[in-house]
Parts: sequence; C-alpha cells; structure tokens
Amino acid sequence: MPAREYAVKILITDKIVDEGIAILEKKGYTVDTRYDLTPDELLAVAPDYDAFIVRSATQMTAEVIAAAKNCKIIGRAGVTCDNIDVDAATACGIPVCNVPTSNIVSAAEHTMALMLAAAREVPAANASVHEGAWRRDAFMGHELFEKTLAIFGLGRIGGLVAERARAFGMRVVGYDPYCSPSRASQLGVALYDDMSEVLPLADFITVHVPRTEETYHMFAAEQFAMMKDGVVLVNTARGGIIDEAAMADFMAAGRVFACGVDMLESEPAADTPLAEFDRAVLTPHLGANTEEAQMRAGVNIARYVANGLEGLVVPTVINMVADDLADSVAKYIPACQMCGSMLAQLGGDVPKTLSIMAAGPCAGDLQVLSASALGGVLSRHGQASVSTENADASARRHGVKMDACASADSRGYDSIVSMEADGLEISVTVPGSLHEAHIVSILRYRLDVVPADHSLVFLYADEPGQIGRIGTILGEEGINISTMAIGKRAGCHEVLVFLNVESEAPKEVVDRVSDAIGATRAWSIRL
Ligand SMILES: NC(=O)C1=CN([C@@H]2O[C@H](COP(=O)(O)OP(=O)(O)OC[C@H]3O[C@@H](n4cnc5c(N)ncnc54)[C@H](O)[C@@H]3O)[C@@H](O)[C@H]2O)C=CC1
Ligand SMILES: O=C(O)C(=O)COP(=O)(O)O
Repeated sequence: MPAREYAVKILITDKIVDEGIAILEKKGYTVDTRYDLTPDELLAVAPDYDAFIVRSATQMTAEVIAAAKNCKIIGRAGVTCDNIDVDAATACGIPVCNVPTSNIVSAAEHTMALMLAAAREVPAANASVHEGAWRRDAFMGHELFEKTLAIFGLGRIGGLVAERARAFGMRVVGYDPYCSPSRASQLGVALYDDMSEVLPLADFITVHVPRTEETYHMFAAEQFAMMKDGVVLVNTARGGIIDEAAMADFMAAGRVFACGVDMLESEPAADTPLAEFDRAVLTPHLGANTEEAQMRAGVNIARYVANGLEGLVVPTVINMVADDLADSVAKYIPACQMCGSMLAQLGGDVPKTLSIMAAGPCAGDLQVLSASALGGVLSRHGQASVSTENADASARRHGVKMDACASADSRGYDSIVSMEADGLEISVTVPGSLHEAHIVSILRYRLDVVPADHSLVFLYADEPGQIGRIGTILGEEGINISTMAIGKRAGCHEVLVFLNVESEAPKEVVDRVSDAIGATRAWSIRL
C-alpha cells in the first residue's frame, strides 16, 4: 500500500458485515459507520470522506456527491445502484462499483418463497393458527407443478428463478428484449418478443427487470386485463414496476389470486393499497437479507473499495471516469479489465502478445480498450493502473507486444470486444445500459456468462454425467455453484464448462474434479 500522509476515511451509511469493516480497518483506513444519518447530516459530513459504502437506503444524490470533494470511490454493497446518482459521480470522475452477484441467489430464493407463500396463503393461514383458529377449508391453494411461469427480465436473478421453477416442474416462458435466444434456451425458457403474448399464458408472473423509465408501471391496468383469472404475481425487483393501485383493483375483483411483493413503490412503505389483502404477501425489501448474501456483499465491496483507494483494478466499476468518453466505449473499460485479468489467469504468465479487436460503437476508442485490457492483464502481475498515457510504456516494460483494430463484424451484438493473449481468446459484450459484461466466447467456445468473483473453468470430453460429477464433488467440498454455462465449439468433441462459485475452490478440489471428469484443462479464476 502506498505511504499516506493523512488518515484515509471511509464512511459506511448502511449496515454491512463486520468482516467487511475489518478488511478496511486492517489496511489502516479510518472507518466510520453511521447508519442513522439524515440526508442533511450526510451532506454535512460528505466532504470528510475518501470513500463511501452504501446499500439501498442511502440516497447518494448529486448534491451529496458534489459535496464529497475528497471522494475517490463509492461502493454499493449489493446489486442495484439506483440510489446513487451515477451520472453525477461520473461527472465528478468518481468510480461507482457494486457486487453484482452477491445477493442474486438470495433474491431468487426469496422470489420462490413469496411465490409459494402466495400460492398457498401461508401468511394468512399462519396468522389464523396463531390466533387460535383451525380453519382448514379457508385456505385452498394452488400447485406450482405443471403451471406456466412467466419471467419478465431474464438477467442474473430471472435466470436463477427459471432454474428453480423448472425444478418445481413449471413450464417457463419469458419476456426480455435484451436476452439472447441461446441464453433463453440454455435456461429452458420459451422466449417471446411481445409482452402481450406472454401475459395471457401465465398462471404465475415474476418480475426481474431494473426500474427504468421503460419499466415503470410496465404492469398497469391494461396488462392486468390481459392476464389469466387467478394469476399469482411476484415482485422482488423494484417498486413501481407493478402499478400497486391497479393490482389492488384486480385483487379486489378476484382476478388476481394472490401476490408476493418485496419491493413497494415508496420505501419505507408507509401505506400501500395492497396492505388490505390477506393474500398480498408483503416483505420489507428482504431479498438480500441473508447471512450468506450479506457476507459476500460486505466482504467484496470492502475489497473493491480498498482496491479503488489503492489504484488497483476494481472489477465492477459501473461508470466511466473520463469526462469526454462516450458511454458506448466507457462501459467497456471494466469489461476489458476483467477480460484482461481472466486472460492472464488462463495463460498463467504475462503474455508476449495481446491483440484487441473491437466491433460496433465501442470501437470508437481502441486506445482506451487496449489500455484497459492491458491493465487487467498486468493487474495479475503487480501493475494495475494502466492508462492511455502509460499503456505503451507499460507494455514495453512487461514485454507485451500489443495491437488493436476495429472490425466490421460485431457477430450480431451491438458491440463486441475480442481479445487474444498468446493465442488464448475471450470475447465480451456489454448489452444495454446495465454495464454488465457478458463473456460470449472463451478459447473460441461460445457461451453466455457473467463472471462472478470466483469461477472454475474445465475443458473435457462431452459425455453424459459429467456435470453431475462436477456438482457432486463441489457439493461434497462445500462449494456452492451459483451459475453455470456450457460452451461449445464447432467441430470439437470437447466442451468448456464455466461455473460461477460462491467461494474459492482450493487446488486439491479443482484437481479432484479434473480427475473425475478427465478434464484436459482446468482453471480457477478470481476477479
Ligand atoms: N429484492 C432485493 O433485495 C433485490 C432486488 N434486486 C432487483 O432485481 C432485479 C433484477 O436484478 P438482476 O437480475 O441482478 O438484474 P440484471 O441486470 O441481471 O437483469 C435484468 C434483466 O432485465 C432485462 N430487461 C431490462 N429492461 C427490460 C424490459 N423493459 N422488459 C423486459 N426485460 C428487461 C435485462 O435485459 C436483463 O436481462 C433488479 O430490479 C434489481 O434491482 C436485485 C437484488 C436484490
Ligand atoms: O442489491 C440490490 O439491488 C438490493 O435491492 C438489495 O438491497 P440492500 O442491499 O438489501 O439494501
């Protein structure tokens, strides 16, 4: 860590785990936890801090960000940064980072909990027993089995919900204009490109889209009118996506059987028209409230914020930091850093060559993409802060021969960056405005994966039972798989499996899996 002349101060305004705070304190930072600040108090203390860590309750407004004159990084100990004025942070040159996979399993499990609770009226039945009643006939629910679930938003959480719903024997249909057909088919979801076609099919509907101008009141009276009678709706995404007043009207009319809602339009929710219905199962934004999710979120955001303060790669920066950079390029900075870091880990050494090929609007600034990729590569070898100014010198110093070119073939994506280090290839695309990097090819195996902090990659002969063997061994070793993608390569009998895992797998475990499946190559990757 560089020598510091003054105490670097970090303000944490929403509760994170003690283990995260300990990481920062161990590095010598002064950490203040102030979970009770009013907006005015936050504004008053903002100039004193070098970094901020928040969850969803703190509003990091443009005013607070402008007041935070010493701020070098803002960390969100969770997924969604809609409580942070990211544009204001960008304008001030402040990176904003999050932990985009920390709580997705918890949110998906909470979705299933609400779906089941709503379908079987668990809260009302529970309340009646607590009141001393025994009314078995009053509660007649519905099975999930062989019902149609419509998922709106097939991103990280929507995808995990699809997998879980299929385990319940549900038919899964989906609507997500930004989801590729290959991802949908990998998830076993029949993808539709018109929302009005999906609504009449569904017995259950669950929402996993971000709250944007486009998704605000995406479910209003007009959409409720298209739904089947007796539908069950679940919203663990964001308040305001479902029009609560319209849903209350359709519940009152008996058209909606029940709903499960974790996210209400105004939070904390003083009053919602849904509160009058026993069959409205309401929870106070608990999607991420598990020991496991909070441990991941708190520990990893602490690491990323420390990285940011130390000038190291922060893999999940969601905004650009250069003033005059178009968003179409800026969002590829963390993506290229991440791929660079992965390439360095796949190759195991500083590569002798690093080639970047970009297609689409992101190709507007090849220098920035190259510097970011090199920064990622060198971050595994002691140098992270590569900028366009020092990229050539850094490459020379480390003996990396670099080239970059634009291509006209974006392979059906809006933009794509392919990079090759000593012949090892990775391609990445960042769809929409979500700033989430999807790896769409590794070593020329095509797949679609959003890498997590820890992942495992195996190359092996494509035979039945291999995935089961991997899952069994990792399960025995206590390593939870959060997501999995299988990559195929034309004319190749081997497949590549990419597993996002929730904790680092020790070498012995990777070796055990490799032996069991006869892997020809195996890597444990850490971002
Ligand atoms: N209840 C809780 O505590 C938590 C809630 N969340 C919320 O869950 C939601 C999903 O989060 P992630 O899966 O991590 O996000 P994600 O970014 O991985 O996925 C969102 C998906 O929505 C799709 N989408 C965007 N606009 C759409 C539209 N108009 N129609 C249909 N699909 C659209 C995108 O293409 C993407 O696939 C977000 O609203 C997030 O804020 C996330 C974590 C915890
Ligand atoms: O990560 C998210 O998007 C969430 O909604 C979780 O929010 P929280 O960290 O629990 O305040």
